[in-house]
Amino acid sequence: MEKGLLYPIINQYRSDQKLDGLWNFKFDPAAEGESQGWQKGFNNGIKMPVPASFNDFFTDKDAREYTGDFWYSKEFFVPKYYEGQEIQIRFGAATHRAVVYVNGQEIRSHEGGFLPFTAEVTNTVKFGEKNIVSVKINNELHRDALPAGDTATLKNGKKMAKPFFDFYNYSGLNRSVHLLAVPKNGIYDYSTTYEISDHEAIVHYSVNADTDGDFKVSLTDENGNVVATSTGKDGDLTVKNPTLWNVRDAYLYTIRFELIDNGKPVDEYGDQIGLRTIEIKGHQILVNHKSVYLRGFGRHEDSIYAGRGFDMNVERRDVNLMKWIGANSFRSSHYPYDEQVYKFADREGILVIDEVPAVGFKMAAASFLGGLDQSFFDGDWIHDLYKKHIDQVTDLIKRDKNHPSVLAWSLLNEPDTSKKSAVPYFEKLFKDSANLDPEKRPRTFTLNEDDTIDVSKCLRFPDFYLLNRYPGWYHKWGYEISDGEAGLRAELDEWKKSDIDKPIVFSEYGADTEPGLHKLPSIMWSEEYQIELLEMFDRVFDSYDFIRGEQPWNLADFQTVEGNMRVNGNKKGIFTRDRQPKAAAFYLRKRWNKLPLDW
Ligand SMILES: CCCN1C[C@@H](O)[C@H](O)[C@@H](C(=O)O)C1
Repeated sequence: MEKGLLYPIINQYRSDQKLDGLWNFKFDPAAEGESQGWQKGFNNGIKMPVPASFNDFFTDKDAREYTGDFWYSKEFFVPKYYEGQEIQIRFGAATHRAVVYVNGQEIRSHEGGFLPFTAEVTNTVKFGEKNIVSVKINNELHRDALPAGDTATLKNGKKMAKPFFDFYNYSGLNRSVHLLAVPKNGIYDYSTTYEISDHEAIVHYSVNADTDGDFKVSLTDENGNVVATSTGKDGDLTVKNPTLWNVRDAYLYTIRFELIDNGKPVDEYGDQIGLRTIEIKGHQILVNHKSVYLRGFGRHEDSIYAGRGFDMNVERRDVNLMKWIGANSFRSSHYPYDEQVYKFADREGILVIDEVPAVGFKMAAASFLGGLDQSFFDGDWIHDLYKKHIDQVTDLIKRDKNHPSVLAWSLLNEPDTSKKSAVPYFEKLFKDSANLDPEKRPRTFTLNEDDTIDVSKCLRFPDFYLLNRYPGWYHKWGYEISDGEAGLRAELDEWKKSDIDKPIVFSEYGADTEPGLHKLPSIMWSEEYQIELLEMFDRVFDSYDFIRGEQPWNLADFQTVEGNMRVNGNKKGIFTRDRQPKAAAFYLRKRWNKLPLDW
């Protein structure tokens, strides 16, 4: 669990030097790195781009599929004038677990491949000289870790990832690495909550620093005009006639905290925030007391060459595609995305369902669809898993709590909730996470096809429901799709008859589609069939007023494990992996652009 996860900024008190670029890299299959002194750096590796996954750069299968320990190392310079400040190395993500060394000294370890962590190296670095940072990373999958899976050892002794999930186990330093110099005992966190009325908005803030100093706080509008000020660690900023942050109509204010110690300003942290409220009322999802209908996608951080490495160019294209098609939301399936993704969403007024990598908590998903028949939550791995799970929920909310775009927290994707043994786990998870978000935004998880209203034992926990349903693809497919529609309607009629008065969002549905495959009449994998499947779901959605969102799977084609059900990855994208439209993109654009943007 990290103390603070503020995004790095540069000002008169704070420096941020990115260590991105080429690092020395090598695999460590014999786990000999420490005994060979790699923690002090090494030069006999290959040059590896950071941020990026290592996998798709290689031309040989052993390297691409490598599972186990591997090392990165880089020389970095710490300027003399950093002396007197706290020196940190902040990793955006190291997938899935890391041990950090500086100048040969072990600094810290971290578990979880999709959230940032900071190595505090003030007393280890040499000022005015070159230093070495080495990171040992391990990408094995385990049932007591997130995302869940197994690691097999083949007869030739090589290890192999066996994911209980349907995305490729891209690994490495997938996000940027920052060398930071910040004030000692400076600002390490802040939070805001909002009250919105017709002509006024109140920002309740709280700011954290390791000192008893005082704070000067200001709020400026997009033209740089100061619209409110306050003092103190906790306080209110009242804005008359505010411009609210709305769906696809964003407006960002800048909040600025100045830390005053013994009458002298010693630190400052500024960030962009949006004045808005989020509520669930009956079957409605409300933003600024107005009902919103979610239109968007499940996504993946996935692109050619860099794998899961964050690529600003891809994100810019994806956001433009979502605006073009008329989307107003997405889910960060199935893991927290790079912080810059949420900044894009803040600026564009796109709502985010923010998801932790609690995916594969269902044995039937083991080696994807061919799995074992037992309840995941009966496993003896559950105790150790839970500690990692709540740790990552805590850090996800600590990292993303100040983004106006974050609508809700998805605490799991498709767990097995069909057995009573899941209930204690969910009771603890929803109790322990209840107060992590100062704004108390809704918490939810996605329900798999098996988790119907009469099967799932955990329906009382989520604040609204995310349904993943695949009639027309994984069952009742092709010419049988009419039975698929009938089955879907029958299930929703059960929901309608029940006393459940929470919104339902369809968070996954879709068809694998080979771009350019056309068939009349349609067949599965054709572009025509993908549209027919969407039309079926849309007919159903338009029949039930408690359905408050549609997020087809997936925005774009993405890489998965190889297998007899995947043709160079998952092809359910509405766009291809190189972000070009399939015919379904034009169908959805027509459907979604008929609706008002913030409807
Ligand atoms: C059946 C499991 C639900 N869903 C999970 C998602 O990660 C997969 O990519 C998707 C699919 O199979 O296309 C199915």
